[in-house]
Amino acid sequence: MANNSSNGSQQATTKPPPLPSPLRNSKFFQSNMRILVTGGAGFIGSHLVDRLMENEKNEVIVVDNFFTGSKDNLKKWIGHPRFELIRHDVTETLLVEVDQIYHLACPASPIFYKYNPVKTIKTNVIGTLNMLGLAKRVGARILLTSTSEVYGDPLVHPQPESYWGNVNPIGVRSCYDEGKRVAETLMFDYHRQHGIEIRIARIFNTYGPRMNIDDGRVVSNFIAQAIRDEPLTVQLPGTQTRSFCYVSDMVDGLIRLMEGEHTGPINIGNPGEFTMLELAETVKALINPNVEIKTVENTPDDPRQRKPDITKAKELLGWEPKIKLREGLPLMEEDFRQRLGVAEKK
Ligand SMILES: NC(=O)c1ccc[n+]([C@@H]2O[C@H](COP(=O)([O-])OP(=O)(O)OC[C@H]3O[C@@H](n4cnc5c(N)ncnc54)[C@H](O)[C@@H]3O)[C@@H](O)[C@H]2O)c1
Ligand SMILES: O=c1ccn([C@@H]2O[C@H](COP(=O)(O)OP(=O)(O)O[C@H]3OC[C@@H](O)[C@H](O)[C@H]3O)[C@@H](O)[C@H]2O)c(=O)[nH]1
Repeated sequence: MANNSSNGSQQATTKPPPLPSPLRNSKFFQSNMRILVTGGAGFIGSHLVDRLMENEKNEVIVVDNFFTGSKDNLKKWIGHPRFELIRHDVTETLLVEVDQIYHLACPASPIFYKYNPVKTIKTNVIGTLNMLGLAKRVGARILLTSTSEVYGDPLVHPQPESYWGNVNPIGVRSCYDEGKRVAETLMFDYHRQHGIEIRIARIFNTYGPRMNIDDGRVVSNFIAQAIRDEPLTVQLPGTQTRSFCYVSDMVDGLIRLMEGEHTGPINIGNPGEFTMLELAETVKALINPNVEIKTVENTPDDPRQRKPDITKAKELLGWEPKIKLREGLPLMEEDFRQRLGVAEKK
C-alpha cells in the first residue's frame, strides 16, 4: 500500500487488509470486479456508472436514496444483467459483497445540502462510517469523493493538498464542508487502525450533461437561464472565482485514483479559473448573446477564490483535464435544450 508522507499514512499498522470476499473465488463468479457506487443515480455518479459498465468484467451495484439523483440517469442500465439499483439510504447499514466502493452519496449543490443540514452531516459522517464498516467486513477498497470545500474560503491560492483550509465550523456550509472533513478523517482512521485500502479525491466544481435543471449550482443555473431567455443571476460580488471541470475528465480522474497506488487526498479539477462575471459573459457569448446579466444577493461564507493545484494528480495519476470550459459548455447546452424542449434559434 502506498504511503504519503504529508498525511501520516506511513504510520499505518502492519495489519493486512481483510481478505476479499470468498465470492471472488466462487465457481459461478464471472466478473472480475463487483463495484458499489453510492450516489450512483446522481450527476457524477451516473457518468461514473456509464464508464464502469463499459468494462464487461465489471458488475455495478448502485445505492441511492434519490434525494437529488434520479432513476432516469441510469435508465439505460436498468434490467442489465451486470447492473443492480437499490433504493437505500447510506445512513443505514448495508450488507453487500463487493470489491470496490466509490462512495459519492451526498447532496452536492449548496441549495440541497443546506435544505436539511442535519441530514447532510449524518450522510457525511454516519454514511461514510457505514461504508467504511462495509469495506472492512468484505475487504473492499473504498474511494471517497471529498471536495474543494474542505479548503473553505482559502487563504492559499491555488490550493495544494497540503493546505489545511480556512473553514467556518459553525456556518451554514459547515454541514457539508466540515462533514466532508470528518469523512476524510474517518477514512484515514480506518486506514491506520484497520488497514483498509482508501482513496480520497478532492473534487473541484464539476459540470456537464445530466445536472439537474434546478440543481442551483452556477453552471446549470446560467445555462438554463440563457436557454429560457431569463437574466443570468450573478451572485455578488461577481469577482469570486471557481475552476470548472467537465464530467468526463472527472470520471477519468476518479477511476485512475481508484486503480492507482496512492491514497490521496488528491485534487481532481480543472485549473482554468474564472470569475462568476466571466462565466456569465462566456455563457452569454456561447448560448444567448441577447440575454441580460443581473447581480443578486449572495449567501454567507461563499468562498472568494478556488483553483486546484493539480501537480499531484499529474505526477501520481498521470491525469490532467482535457476539456476546456468553452468546449464543455456547448455539450451541456445540447443536453439542457433537449430536456427543456427548447430548440436553438437559427
Ligand atoms: N459536482 C461537483 O462539483 C462536486 C464537487 C465536489 C465534490 N463533489 C462530490 O461528488 C459527489 C457527487 O456529486 P454530484 O455533483 O454528482 O451530486 P448529486 O447531488 O447529483 O449526486 C449525489 C447523489 O447522492 C444521493 N444521495 C444523497 N444523500 C444520500 C443518502 N443519504 N443515501 C443515499 N444516497 C444519497 C443523491 O440522491 C444523488 O443521487 C458528492 O459526494 C459531492 O460531495 C461534487
Ligand atoms: O445562480 C448562481 C449560482 C451561484 N453563483 C455563484 O457561483 C459560485 C459557485 O457556486 P455553486 O453553487 O455552483 O458551487 P460552490 O462552488 O459554491 O460549491 C460547490 O463546490 C464544490 C462542491 O463540493 C459542490 O458541488 C458545491 O458545494 C458561487 O460564488 C456562487 O455565489 C452565482 O453567481 N449565481
